[in-house]
Amino acid sequence: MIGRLNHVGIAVPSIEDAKATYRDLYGVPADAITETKELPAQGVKFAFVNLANSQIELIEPLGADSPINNFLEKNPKGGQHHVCFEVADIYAARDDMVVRGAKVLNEPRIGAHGTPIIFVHPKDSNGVLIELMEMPKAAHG
Ligand SMILES: CC[C@H](C(=O)O)C(=O)SCCNC(=O)CCNC(=O)[C@H](O)C(C)(C)COP(=O)(O)OP(=O)(O)OC[C@H]1O[C@@H](n2cnc3c(N)ncnc32)[C@H](O)[C@@H]1OP(=O)(O)O
Ligand SMILES: [Co+2]
Repeated sequence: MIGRLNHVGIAVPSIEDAKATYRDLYGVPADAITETKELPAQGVKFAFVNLANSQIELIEPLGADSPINNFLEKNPKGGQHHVCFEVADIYAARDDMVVRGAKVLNEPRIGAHGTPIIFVHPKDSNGVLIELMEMPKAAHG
């Protein structure tokens, strides 16, 4: 069963330009916007815009095989890419999705928050790419 909304992923051609949008247009304090980091294993650069109750995850392609290259070809100015929900146990969540007939796109692998993630195909979720992310055990109180 999914838990909290963790982040909304927005694919952009330039993370630096997108950071300026949140800072200058929406007034997000600079210290609420993280440094840009690279995650070669996932083919993206990423940065977070930290909000009171969630995060915007800005992602930019890293490498020719980036899984978001196609998306940006279709949406050259960028766009809402995925929604991420928290789960207690990513393997149990993965198995649950498979049993319920969803197309799980990858084996659990470490994402931007340093915990394992999976993705479920958009066709299973009303056209929205869903990411499930395991929360550190301590986070469950
Ligand atoms: C650093 C990790 C970070 C984190 O939070 O930890 C991230 O979130 S990284 C996020 C980037 N990684 C991924 O997205 C991995 C999972 N994604 C995939 O496996 C692919 O992107 C996939 C399968 C969703 C789409 O692959 P591709 O673009 O090559 O396929 P198509 O262009 O043929 O699209 C197939 C079909 O799906 C629709 N589509 C594609 N992307 C999206 C999307 N983001 N949201 C909604 N729908 C999407 C596309 O329009 C096609 O639809 P159709 O009706 O068949 O034309
Ligand atoms: Co994400």
